[in-house]
Amino acid sequence: MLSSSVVSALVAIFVLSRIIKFRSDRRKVLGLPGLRSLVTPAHPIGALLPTFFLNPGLSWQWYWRQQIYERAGASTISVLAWLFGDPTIYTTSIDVARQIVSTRGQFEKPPETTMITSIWGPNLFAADGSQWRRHRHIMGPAFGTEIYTLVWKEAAALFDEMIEVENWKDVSTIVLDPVNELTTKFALNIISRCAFGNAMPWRKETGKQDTMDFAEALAVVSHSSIIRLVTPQWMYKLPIKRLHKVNTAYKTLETFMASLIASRREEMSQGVGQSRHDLFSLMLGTSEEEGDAAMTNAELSGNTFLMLFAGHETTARTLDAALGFLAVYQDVQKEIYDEVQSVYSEDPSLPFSCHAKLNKTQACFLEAARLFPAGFMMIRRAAEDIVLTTDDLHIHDGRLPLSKGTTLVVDMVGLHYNKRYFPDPEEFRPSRWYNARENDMSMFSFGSRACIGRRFALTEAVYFLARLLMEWRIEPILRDGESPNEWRRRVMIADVMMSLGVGNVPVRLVARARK
Ligand code: HEM
Repeated sequence: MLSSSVVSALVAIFVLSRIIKFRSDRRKVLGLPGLRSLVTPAHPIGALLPTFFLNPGLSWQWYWRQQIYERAGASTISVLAWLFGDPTIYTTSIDVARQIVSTRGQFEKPPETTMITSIWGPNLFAADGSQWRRHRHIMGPAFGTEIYTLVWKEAAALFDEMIEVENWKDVSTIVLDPVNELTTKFALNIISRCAFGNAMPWRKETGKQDTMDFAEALAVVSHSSIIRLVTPQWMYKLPIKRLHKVNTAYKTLETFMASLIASRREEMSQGVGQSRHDLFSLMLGTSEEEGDAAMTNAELSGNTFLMLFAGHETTARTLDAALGFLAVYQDVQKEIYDEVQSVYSEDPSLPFSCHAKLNKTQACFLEAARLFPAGFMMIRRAAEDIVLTTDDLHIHDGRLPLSKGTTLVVDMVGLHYNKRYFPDPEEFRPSRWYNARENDMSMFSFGSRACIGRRFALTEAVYFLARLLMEWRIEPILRDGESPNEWRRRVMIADVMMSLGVGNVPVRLVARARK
């Protein structure tokens, strides 16, 4: 047994070492004011524990979004921990964000923050420097009018199928409690159709309930990345049902991807397959023209799955938020419905060319993405000693010298609630985004490394919202005696997973009178 004096000495050494760590961390960030806690938000201990006054956790950016920066009197702050975690700079400034996410080589993505995306192979999101340029050069051309036309067409077909299968044609009220299941199913199906031409049926065929089909495998995989990352192979042999399910899902998708790559390569070598317009085929086509720089099978797989996962949860979660806000803000819903109706009256078949006319509908999605930015953190590490220019001129005259290795986070929640850019930030006000230019759509990041799928997401979301609003009015499902604003305070709360989104959104769709 350790004597009490030894224990006291150990405690004293620990406390002293922590004080020294804290003082040294504070020097590293030049005494920049900000958040002080026991553990940093991204440290595994901090990330696992919920947000409370001693632990910011992963949700602090949502719950403490304004007060931390206001208290610090700065838009770029430091986050320091007394016990565990490296000092980190957080910013809500667009100017600082642009410097951090620039692709000029001064900042890199820390590999430990992107490895979850690399389970399937090297990819655009995880790459840096010349490798990033190579991936983007090959994938860029796939994101053009051809793919957006396909997204629109597939969204129309899927919407029709949904109404048919769900039997919603002549129903006056539809209860969606929550709406999240519908949007996830829709977005997953669209990305599957448009990423590699695989249309999944809206409802699983009866009689096949015991087997895992592609749709289920996708759903399981998209919710089990962390389990996959931390579970050693031998554990899958243990009699744990959940792990078997995860393993089967991964095997199903691996087999699918291997045969997809083989069959599309075969088609290409025989000069057929040009009629395919999905992302995979377009990417493979460009890649094959690159000679030695062509993508390997691992890279093709890595990038296809990246698009699959980056491209459905983000869109679905933003749609949940948009529907929730439309339910509360009936006046905004009316304004957007009027736009949709006028576009419909010109051409009820709603061809792709209508997309450009649905400017307010698009703005509604963008405003939802501002209030619930799915990509809620952009993490970078300084690859060299560098001086950042901040807007906080009262701190070090707006100059922030940082040494190589410093971690920086663009706080996308804080930035999108920053009053300097968005007056009355808590208000759902789509008009902020009427006629917005792509470069100003901050929720998709900035500059040449901005989201490659933004137009894909906007195309899908605009079609979905337009059709939905044309058919139905959206209402919140209120509890007894609850007002819509109280519903908003109860329901419209962030839920942080791989992405940020709103939790369960209970809404009712009420059929509009047909004219
Ligand atoms: C509402 C929907 C979406 C939002 C809010 C969103 C947001 C973002 C953000 C903020 C980034 C930058 C991340 C960083 O640099 O750390 C990003 C990158 C990326 N996004 Fe999206 N995204 C959305 C939809 C999509 C879709 C539909 C796809 C694909 C079909 C997609 C594919 C990607 C890819 C591949 C990257 C990495 C780009 C690169 O590093 O060059 N995203 N997205």
